[in-house]
Amino acid sequence: MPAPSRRAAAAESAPETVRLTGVGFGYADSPDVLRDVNLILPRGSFHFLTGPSGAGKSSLLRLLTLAERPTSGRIALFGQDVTDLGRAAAPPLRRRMGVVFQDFRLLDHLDLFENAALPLRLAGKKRAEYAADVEEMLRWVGLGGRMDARPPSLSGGEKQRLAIARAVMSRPELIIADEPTGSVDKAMADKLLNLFQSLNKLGATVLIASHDEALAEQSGARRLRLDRGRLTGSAG
Ligand SMILES: Nc1ncnc2c1ncn2[C@@H]1O[C@H](COP(=O)(O)OP(=O)(O)OP(=O)(O)O)[C@@H](O)[C@H]1O
Repeated sequence: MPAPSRRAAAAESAPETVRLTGVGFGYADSPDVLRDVNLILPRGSFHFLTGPSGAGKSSLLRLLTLAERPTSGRIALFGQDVTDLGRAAAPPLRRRMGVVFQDFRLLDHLDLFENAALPLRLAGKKRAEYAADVEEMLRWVGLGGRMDARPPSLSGGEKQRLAIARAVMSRPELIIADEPTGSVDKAMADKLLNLFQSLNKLGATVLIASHDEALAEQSGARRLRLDRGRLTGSAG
């Protein structure tokens, strides 16, 4: 794994990175996607979230990334209650997270280097400060020879690797990844798992949603399971 460019600013954070208390959530046409979910992710913990398709995994992650608000219960992130957080208050909290979206959400008009560097640029860093780290990370995920390319020219697996590089580039305190190894082969999945484990050892709290039970087992991480909107498994 590339050398840390800076340490997670976790020192002054709460002991729990995530706390969900009695959380319910739904959409207009599926009102009970999540039901009475209670979850604590201690700072520095590593959890895998599994469950059948449609169980509500992505919806739970959308609550944590502040893309949605719960219909009942309370959510706290980094020790701060975010249940009713307004739009304007979300970006500073989001900057403390690295998110790997299931659909990658890369910016097609930027090249690979610029995509990976985006969180650092948004954090106000200068290119000279981060260029070497970004290049090293892109080489590490096997994209070193394509830094000037744009996302539309990448394969699904390459897009996934770029999305992961971007998510972890700024050393976020909380890493949330939705199926981060769904488009890569076993060797790359192992390598990416190793990256998440290394970042976890450096202090990041990690939550990975995945269908890959074997990878979850291999990770040695704590297991959470969603089934029809209800959470089971170790949660602390
Ligand atoms: N934007 C949306 N509007 C309405 N219903 C939605 C929306 N997103 C998800 N749902 C519904 O919510 C339920 C849970 O979906 P979700 O994507 O959270 O499950 P998941 O466990 O992540 O599934 P998968 O493993 O297939 O990605 C499903 O019944 C789905 O149809």
